[in-house]
Amino acid sequence: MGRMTAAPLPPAPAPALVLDALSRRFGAVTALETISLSLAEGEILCLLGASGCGKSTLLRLIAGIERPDSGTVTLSGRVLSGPGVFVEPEARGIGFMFQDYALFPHLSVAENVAFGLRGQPRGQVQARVAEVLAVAGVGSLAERYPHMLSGGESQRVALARALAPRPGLLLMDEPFSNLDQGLRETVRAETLALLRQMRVGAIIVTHDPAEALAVADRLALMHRGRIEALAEPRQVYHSPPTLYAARFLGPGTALPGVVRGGVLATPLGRFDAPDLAEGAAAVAFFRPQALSLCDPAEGAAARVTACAFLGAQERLSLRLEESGAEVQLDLPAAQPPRALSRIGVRLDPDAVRVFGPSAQM
Ligand SMILES: Nc1ncnc2c1ncn2[C@@H]1O[C@H](COP(=O)(O)OP(=O)(O)OP(=O)(O)O)[C@@H](O)[C@H]1O
Repeated sequence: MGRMTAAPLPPAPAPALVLDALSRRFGAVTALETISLSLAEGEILCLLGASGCGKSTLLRLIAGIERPDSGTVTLSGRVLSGPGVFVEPEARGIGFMFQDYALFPHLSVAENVAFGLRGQPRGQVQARVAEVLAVAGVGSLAERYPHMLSGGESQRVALARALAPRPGLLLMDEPFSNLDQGLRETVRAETLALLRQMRVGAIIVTHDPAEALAVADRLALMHRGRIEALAEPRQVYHSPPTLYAARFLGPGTALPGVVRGGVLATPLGRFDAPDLAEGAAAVAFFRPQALSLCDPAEGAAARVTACAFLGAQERLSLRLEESGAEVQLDLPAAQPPRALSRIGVRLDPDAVRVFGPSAQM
C-alpha cells in the first residue's frame, strides 16, 4: 500500500464578521458578557436563548443601534465598533429585519424597498427594486401599501427591503414568529433559499430550538449574557456541552448518581466519567429516543405512568421499579402503548452524556 501524504489544507475562508469580547451592561444587569464569535461568509448562524438572555442586545450591538461598553465588532476586516471607533448603523453595510417588519405605512411596497437605496441614480434604484421584489416573489405587489399585505407578504417585502442594498450581512430578529405555523415553515424555507442564492450571511434570532436546529449552519445558545454552546445543530443536540444546553434543545432525562472510580452508576447502566473526581455528583442525560423497549427480565423493569400522543410518536413517562426514577421514552405512534403497563427498558449507552458538577449550572 502506498503511503498517504496529507494534502495541504485549503485556506479557511476569512471570517466575515468577528465579535471580540463584547460586553454591555444596563445598570446592574449584565446583558452581554465578553461575547466572542466569528461568522464565515454566507454562513447562517442562529442565536438561540430564553427571554432576557441578551439575543436582541447582541443583534443591536452588531447593527450599531446600541454601543458596547467594551469589545470590538469587525466586518470584512473593517472595525465597526471598538476603542475610539463607532460606525453609524446606516454606514455599516448590514441589513436589519425586525420582528414586526417595521414597514413604513405611508410608503408603497416599491418605495419601502427603495428606501435603503436613497442617493443612487433613479433608474438603478427602479431596476434593483424590481429585481429584489421579483426574487422575493412579491413583484406583483409593488404598488400596494403595507396595510394591504398579508403577514407572509409583509415578511417577504421586509426581506426584499433588507436585501436591496446588497448588505454584507443580514440580521433578523425573530423573523418568522409573527407567522402562523403552516405559513412559517414555507416562508422560512423560502427565506433560507433566498439567502443562500444571494450568498448573504445572516444572524437569525429565535427562542425556538426546533427552528434553530432546522435553519442554522451553526447555532449559538445564549444563557445569561454568555454563549453557552456554539456548534453545528447536530453536534449541539447530540453532544451538548452542559445540562442547560441539553435541556434547552429538547426533552430528555437526567439521572443523578455519584462517580466512583471514573464511572457513574445509574439505574439504567454504568457510564464512563474518566474526567470527573471521585465522589462527584454527576448526571447521565439522554433523549427519549435513546430508550427502547425490551422484556422486563432483560432490561430495567418499569411502569407506564403517562402517555402523550405527539403525532409522529408516543412519549411514555415511566417509573423504574427498582429505583423509582422517572424517565421518558419515545415510541413510533403505531405501537399501542396502553397495553404496556409493565415493561422493560434498555438505554443505548452511546446516546448518554455525563455532566459533572460544573456542567450542571
Ligand atoms: N435599554 C435597556 N435598558 C435596561 N435594560 C435592558 C435594556 N435592553 C435590554 N435590557 C436588559 O438586558 C437583558 C437582555 O435583554 P435582551 O432584550 O437582549 O434579551 P433577549 O434575549 O433578546 O430577550 P427576548 O427574547 O425577551 O427579546 C435583559 O435583562 C433586559 O431586561
